[in-house]
Amino acid sequence: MDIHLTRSDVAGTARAPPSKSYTHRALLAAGYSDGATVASPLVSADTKATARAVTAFGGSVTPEKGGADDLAAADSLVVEGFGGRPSVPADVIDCANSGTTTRLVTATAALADGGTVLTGDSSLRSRPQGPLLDALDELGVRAESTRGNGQAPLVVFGPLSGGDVAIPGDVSSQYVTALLMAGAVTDDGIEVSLTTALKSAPYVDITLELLDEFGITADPIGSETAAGAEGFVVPGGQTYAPEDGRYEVPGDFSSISYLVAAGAVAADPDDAVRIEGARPSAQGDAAIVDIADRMGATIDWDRENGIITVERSALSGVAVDVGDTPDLLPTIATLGAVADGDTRITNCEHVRYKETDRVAAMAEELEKLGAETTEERDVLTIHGSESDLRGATVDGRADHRIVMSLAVAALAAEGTTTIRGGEHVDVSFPDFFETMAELGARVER
Ligand SMILES: O=C(O)C1=C[C@@H](OP(=O)(O)O)[C@@H](O)[C@H](O)C1
Ligand SMILES: C=C(OP(=O)(O)O)C(=O)O
Repeated sequence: MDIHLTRSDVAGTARAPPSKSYTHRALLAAGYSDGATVASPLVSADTKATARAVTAFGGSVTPEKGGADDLAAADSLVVEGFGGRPSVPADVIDCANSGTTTRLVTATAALADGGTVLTGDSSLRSRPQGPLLDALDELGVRAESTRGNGQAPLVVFGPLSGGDVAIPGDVSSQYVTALLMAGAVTDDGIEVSLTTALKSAPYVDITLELLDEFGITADPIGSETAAGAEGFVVPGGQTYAPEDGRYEVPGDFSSISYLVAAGAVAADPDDAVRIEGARPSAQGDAAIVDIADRMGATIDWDRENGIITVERSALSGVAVDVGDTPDLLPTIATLGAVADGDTRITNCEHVRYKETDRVAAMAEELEKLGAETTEERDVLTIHGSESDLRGATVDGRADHRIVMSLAVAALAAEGTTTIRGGEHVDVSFPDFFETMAELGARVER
């Protein structure tokens, strides 16, 4: 779907969608339990893939109230769990576009006493799974890529009883999350040691926080938090059970980043953008507030009430290390294209292993809008002073974050921008364009 977005001012209040990362984990944790309710879930293409997997292993996911099949309309989802003992799925599991589903569910599959096949769309089938397959292999599970290239389709034959395993930390933190979540219900538990420093570490903190809320003990080794940990340990034989049988998903800071950026580059000069649902949690992407502030945005975060207010301001380029916050790269690149001076985004090689190579995608697509960029393997520099944004046709690369970041750039670009593949926002922020239109963006589809 083509989206046409004409330069506009935005203002008013928007609500952050619920967190994709927490929703995936909550649905799967509820699957590992004897049953639990997930309140305020994100219902999107990616989280539906995790719900399908929970069902494939013998659980079920249904709306608490309302139409039996309309998950999207539900305020809460009731999950019947498979009690730590997944059945062998009757069919292939389609993980669609979701890396999180693929990694987390590969480890669930390892617990089943039989074979599971996992696949997904062409983007998913190009992403790296090799280190997780090798780790499962080291733990005595047959786990293979059908093409022998470390990519899906994957075939996994359990069962897994636990043990000690080594894994690199610089490809995806989701391998660690997968092993910790499954490890809790193995007989022997799992101790993971990292062979290289962990990137995207806050996502493992999200996992540890959620596991704790489901009554599961799991800890970093040699550090209080995932950053700086030498590894992680989860004892086996544990039972997933959230307090009162219910878990509430917080707002999503990766999604909030587009609303913050929209306010910083295009808020009505006499008004502001207000974002609700921004309560503190373990999400590393809350760093967007500090990054926007460092760039010169007038931004306030009322943590207690979960409200961020951002006004349009003159922005200046900054240096940002995205080792912990890969999903912010597209948003920061857009802010850099509007700012004065250079924005240097460092430590970003792992951002190339996402739905698309996001470093190359942002460099190339922002150039179509008139930005000057320099791309290196691990660094993306946006030369804001040399950038003069004007509408053009850009390709969202079938990647939700590229689409949303280009939409924010379009708010500040002269004339009209056409974004190809606007429908891909359904992966993490299904109402993104409606939200932008409500804030005053001139959007046509
Ligand atoms: O665990 C998670 O919920 C995620 C971890 C990150 O991936 P990597 O750990 O692969 O960098 C992040 O990019 C992704 O959007 C969500
Ligand atoms: C990379 C992302 O998700 P996943 O790894 O689950 O596909 C994302 O949402 O930006």
